[in-house]
Amino acid sequence: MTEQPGVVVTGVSGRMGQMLVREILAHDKLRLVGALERAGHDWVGRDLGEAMGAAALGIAVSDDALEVFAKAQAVIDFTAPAATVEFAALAAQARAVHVIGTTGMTEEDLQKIHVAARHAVIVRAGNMSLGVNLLTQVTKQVAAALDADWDIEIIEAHHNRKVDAPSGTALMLGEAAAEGRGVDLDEVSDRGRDGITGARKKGDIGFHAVRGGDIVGEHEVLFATGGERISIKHMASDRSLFARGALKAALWGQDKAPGEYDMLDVLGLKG
Ligand SMILES: NC(=O)C1=CN([C@@H]2O[C@H](COP(=O)(O)OP(=O)(O)OC[C@H]3O[C@@H](n4cnc5c(N)ncnc54)[C@H](O)[C@@H]3O)[C@@H](O)[C@H]2O)C=CC1
Ligand SMILES: O=C(O)C1=N[C@H](C(=O)O)C[C@H](O)C1
Repeated sequence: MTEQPGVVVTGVSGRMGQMLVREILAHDKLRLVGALERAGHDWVGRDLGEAMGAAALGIAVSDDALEVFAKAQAVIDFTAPAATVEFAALAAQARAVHVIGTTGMTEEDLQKIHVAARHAVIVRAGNMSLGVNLLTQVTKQVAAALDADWDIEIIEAHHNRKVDAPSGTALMLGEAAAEGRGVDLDEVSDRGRDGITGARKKGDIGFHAVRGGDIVGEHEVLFATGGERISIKHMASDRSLFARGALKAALWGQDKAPGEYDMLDVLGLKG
C-alpha cells in the first residue's frame, strides 16, 4: 500500500490553521508532516500540539517554508496574499499540491499563482464548502434566466477580524452572476455605496460587507425587480466545513496534472 500523503499546514496558529490541524489529525487518509508560521511568531520552535494547548505531537512549528514543504505531498494554505504568492512558488518547487484558501488577492498575485501552476497542481477557491460552490452554480443559472430588469446584489457577513472585503466568496458569487448574465464583472461591479450615489445603474452587480462579532460566514445573492425578489443564501456556522473541503482538495489533487483548479473541479460540479 502506498503511504498516505503528508500535509503541511501554513498559518498554523490562525483560525483556519488550527481547524485544519484538528481535521487532519482525525483524517484516515492524510497525515500531518509539518506546520508553518510567520517568522517572529511565538509558536515558532514550539511543539505544535503543546502550542495548541494539547498533548505534544512531535511536530515543531517552523518558519522555514522551503524546508517543511520538501517533506510534503500537499500544502494547505489559509494565510495572507503575500505569503500565499511566496508559498505557491515554493510548493511548486517541492511538487506538492498547493491548496489555497487565502482571499483578498490582487490580479498581480493571481498572475504569480498562475505561473507557479505550470509546474504543480494548485487548487484555489474563495470558499471550500460544498454548499457555497453549489450556490455559485445556482446563481449562474438564475442570472442566465433573468434579464437586467432584475438587480443583483450580493450581501456578505463575517466576523470582526476579517481583513478583506468583499469576501472571496462574494467575489465568486459575483463572477458566477456576471458569467450567467454574459457580462464582465469588472465592468458592472458596484462596491459599498456611500453618499449621494445617484440611482442604481441598470445591470450593476452590488456588493455589501457586514463585519461583526464571531459570524463565520454568510452570503446572500439577491435578485430584485418590480414586485418580486429572489434571495438565495448560504450560512456557515462552523469553520470545519472549509477545512474538510481543503482536505478533499489535497487528496483529489494527488494524481492530477499541473494546472490551476477550483472546488468545482474537486466536487465534480463543473458544467
Ligand atoms: N477559502 C475558504 O474556504 C476560506 C478562506 N479563508 C481565508 O483564509 C485566510 C486566513 O483566514 P483566518 O484563518 O481566519 O485568518 P487568521 O488571521 O486567523 O490566520 C492567518 C494566519 O496566517 C499566518 N501567516 C501570515 N503570514 C504568514 C507567513 N508569511 N508565513 C506563515 N504564516 C503566515 C498568520 O500569522 C496567522 O496565524 C483569509 O484570507 C480568509 O479569508 C478563511 C476561511 C475559509
Ligand atoms: O475570512 C473568513 O473567515 C472567510 N473567508 C472566506 C471568504 O473570504 O469568503 C470564506 C468564508 O466565508 C470565511
